[in-house]
Amino acid sequence: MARKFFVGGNWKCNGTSEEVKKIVSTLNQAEVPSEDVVEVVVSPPFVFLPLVKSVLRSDFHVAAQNCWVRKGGAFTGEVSAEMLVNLSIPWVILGHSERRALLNESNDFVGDKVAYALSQGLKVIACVGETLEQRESGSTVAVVAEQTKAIAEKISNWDNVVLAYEPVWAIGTGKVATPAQAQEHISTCFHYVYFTVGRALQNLSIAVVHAELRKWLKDNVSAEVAASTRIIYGGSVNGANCKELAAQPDVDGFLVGGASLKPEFIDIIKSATVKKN
Ligand SMILES: O=C(CO)COP(=O)(O)O
Repeated sequence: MARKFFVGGNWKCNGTSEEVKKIVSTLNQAEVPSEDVVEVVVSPPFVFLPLVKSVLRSDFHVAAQNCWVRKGGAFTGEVSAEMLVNLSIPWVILGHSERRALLNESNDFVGDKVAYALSQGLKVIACVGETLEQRESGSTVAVVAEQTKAIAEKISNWDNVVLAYEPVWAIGTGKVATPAQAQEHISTCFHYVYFTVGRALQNLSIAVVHAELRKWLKDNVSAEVAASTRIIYGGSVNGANCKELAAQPDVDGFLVGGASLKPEFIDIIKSATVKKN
């Protein structure tokens, strides 16, 4: 089964209602590949969800950036999965590294959230990714496998899950480990340290981690789930690097932060056609 290219825009904690309307107006006027080619989902902060949903073109969809782990109730400040369903919000991002790091969301907690959101009928963009320290110590694959395992243990159906690989060191930093960039390190840096860093990056280019995640799904869930689940990449994706990244095997789309607030998000959506060629 072909995996449809997926482009998510995570607006994080940004924007005023005026700015949000401007972004939506730019998106609404854009000529992009059809829904058969690319699935586009934008994720504004909670308070702007109804506004964005009401003005956004009908071939693009919306996602919340989080939801409560269980049924709503006496949980001040939280928003429940039922509320999102009530407002016909189809998607939710869960396990983003900013929440894992800043709000101490554990693997277990994220797994519970994913399971509960799915049980209520939401579709989930589940995020995994290693820190720079973990990457440099060689534990990238073990870390993302552990994060994926915590989700896999709690769910039995992956149809409504998109897995987002977002290395923490690549988020908002302009650093992306494409094979070309890693290769550059090796050819230009003869110092042993740089050589080692270059090799590490090359060995763990995005394509390698995506392939490892797919293999993990095959070995631990099923061949069908591995073949059909979209594994998207997030971390400093922009209008300039999206085509090269989209061409990587096992990269089925993107979760875009900073660039999703800018017109270049349209170029990122268009990079879906790279997969068609
Ligand atoms: O965290 C991200 C998307 O969820 C990525 O953020 P940037 O695209 O700003 O690096």
